[in-house]
Amino acid sequence: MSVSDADMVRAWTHVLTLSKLKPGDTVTLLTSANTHPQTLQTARIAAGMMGAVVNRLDLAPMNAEHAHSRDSLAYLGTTPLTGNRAAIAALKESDIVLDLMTLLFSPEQAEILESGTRILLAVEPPEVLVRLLPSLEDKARVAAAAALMADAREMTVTSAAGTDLRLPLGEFPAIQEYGFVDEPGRWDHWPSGFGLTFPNERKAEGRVVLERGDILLPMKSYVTDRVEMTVEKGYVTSITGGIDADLLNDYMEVFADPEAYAVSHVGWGLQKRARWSTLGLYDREGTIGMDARAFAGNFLFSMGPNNEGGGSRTTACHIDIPMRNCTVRLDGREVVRAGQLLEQEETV
Ligand SMILES: O=c1ccc(O)c[nH]1
Repeated sequence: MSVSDADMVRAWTHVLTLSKLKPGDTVTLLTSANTHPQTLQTARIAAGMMGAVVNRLDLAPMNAEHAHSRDSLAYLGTTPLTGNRAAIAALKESDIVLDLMTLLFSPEQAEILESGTRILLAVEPPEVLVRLLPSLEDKARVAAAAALMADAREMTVTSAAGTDLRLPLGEFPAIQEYGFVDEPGRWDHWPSGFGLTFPNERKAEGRVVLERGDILLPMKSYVTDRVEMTVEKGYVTSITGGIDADLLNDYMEVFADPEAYAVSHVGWGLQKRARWSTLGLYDREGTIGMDARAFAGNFLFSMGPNNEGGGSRTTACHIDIPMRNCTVRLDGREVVRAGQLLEQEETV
C-alpha cells in the first residue's frame, strides 16, 4: 500500500520528536543511490518544520562487484565512509544523522557515535516504516529485556526441533533497538523492537536446528527443510541439511572468510506489531526483512561481525536467522517459551 506524503511527514515528526530533536539542531540526511525518495523528501520536510538545520550528504554506492545480493545488509564493513574524512567530519558535527543508506556494522559508525552524534537507520520502505512506528511502550519493553541480558551470565536456547545452544554472556553490552535515538551517541533502527547482545568470544557451544518456517536473511526465504548447525568455540563448524543448507553454504563460501561463520548477535523479538508471516507478502527485494527480525517471540540467531557490540570482527558476510518455537532462558529464567514472549511477571 502506498503512503501519503502527509502520513510520512507525520511519521518522521513522531520519530524525531521521540528522538528529542530541538530547533537549531543539525540533522544530516545520509543518502546514496538506493535511498527511497519519499523517505528522503518527507524526512527533510519534517526536520525542517521542527526547526532543524537540514543537510544532505550523498555518497556514491559501492561493493557492487562483491555483493551477491542488493540487500543493504548483505555486504557490510566497508562503506562509502571508509577513509572519507570530509564526510565523517560532517557527520561528527551533526546532532542527528538519518542513515538512509546503511552504515550498520561499519567501523566509521562507531567513531561517529563516539562524538555524541545520534544515528537512526531507516531503509525499510515507507509502508513498513509507518506500520511499525516506534513507541515509548516499545522502548520500555526493549529496555527491560536488555537489562535482563546485561545482568545474565548465560543465555540458553532450546527447541523441540533440537536446538540446544549455550551462550556465555558478559563480554559485550546488551544493545537496545526500539526505533528512535533519544540519547547522545545512540544508534537505533526504525523499524525494530528487539534486544541483542553477543556471546563471549569463542564460548558459544551447541547446536542450532532450523525447522520449516524459520527465516534466512538476506535470503528472505522460509526454510523448507531441516537445517542442522554445529556451534563449537564460538563458530558454526557445520551447516547440513537439504536445499536450504546447500544454498546457505554456497552463498557464504563466496566470502572466503572463516570469520563469517562466527556467532554474531543473539536475542529475541519484542515487536508485537511485527509478524512472522509478513516477509512472505513482500517481493524479495521489497524490504530488508525487519518484520522477521523483530516479531515478538522469535529467537534471532546470527553469524558474522561483532564490531556493532564493540568487538573487532568486521567480516562482510552477515546472516540473520529469526527462528520460531524456541525457548530462550537467561541464567535459567525463561523469557521466551516455545516461541511465545513471556511478560516480565510470567518469567520464572
Ligand atoms: O537492526 C538490525 C538489523 C540487522 C541486524 O543484524 C541487527 N540489527
